[in-house]
Amino acid sequence: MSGHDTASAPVEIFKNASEATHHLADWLLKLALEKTDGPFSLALSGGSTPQPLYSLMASEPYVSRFPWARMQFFIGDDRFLPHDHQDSNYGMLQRLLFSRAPIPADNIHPIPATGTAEEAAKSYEALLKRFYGADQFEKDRPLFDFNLLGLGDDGHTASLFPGQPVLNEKTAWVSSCVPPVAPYTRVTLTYPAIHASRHLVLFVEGAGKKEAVKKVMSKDPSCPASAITGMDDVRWILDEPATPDCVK
Ligand SMILES: O=C(O)[C@H](O)[C@@H](O)[C@H](O)[C@H](O)COP(=O)(O)O
Repeated sequence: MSGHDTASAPVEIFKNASEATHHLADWLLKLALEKTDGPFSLALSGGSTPQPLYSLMASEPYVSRFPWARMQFFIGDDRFLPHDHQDSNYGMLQRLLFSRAPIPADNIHPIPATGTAEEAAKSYEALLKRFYGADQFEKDRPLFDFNLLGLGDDGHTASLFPGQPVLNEKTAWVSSCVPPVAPYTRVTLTYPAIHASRHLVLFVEGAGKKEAVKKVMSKDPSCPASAITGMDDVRWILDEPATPDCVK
């Protein structure tokens, strides 16, 4: 995997959220259809930005065109909550996509919500290693074909929040963490797992994120998303309000 990072990543700018969402759905469909030598693995983000995308994927014409049986769905991070909790990312994905598209149940991999957050992280890491078929990442063999990430206005991504110990995790693939402001303990992919992505998209919308996008593009170390690097393909998909003036 080569050295593209969030600062040098290409930026695709769209007039509004709807255009960005449709572009992303079309591109994701193309990637999924092109992958025929094995499963197409995705790590999906929580938050509000991608929700229209998930709904769109479960609607025509996409729902009839995605190769669902060849797709494996993972969650990039979640709040450590019951899956039917209103703030569960898996619960949101279940409502918007997994319950509305013909995806085999065995192809959907929620982060466990039982036991402790630490146990859930270890269990998810073991699942990812079983899927990958090895305990260590191999050069040029990604874990995820597609990794969809959002960006918080503090520069967090997944559940990698500023100043948290998980930012220093160099070997574990999954970790529990307690965000500084959010009320819930979380379980998240770590940088090593995020970097094991063939295509990584930072999907960001709205004027409220413009400053954070600008900071990450300038590799501001206070923003965890600034440290994403090392992949074949990292790109920004932004609507105009989230796009810094220096990029337009
Ligand atoms: O669990 C989560 O909430 C996400 O993993 C988180 O990283 C999200 O992507 C950003 O906070 C942006 O959220 P919005 O899309 O709601 O702005």
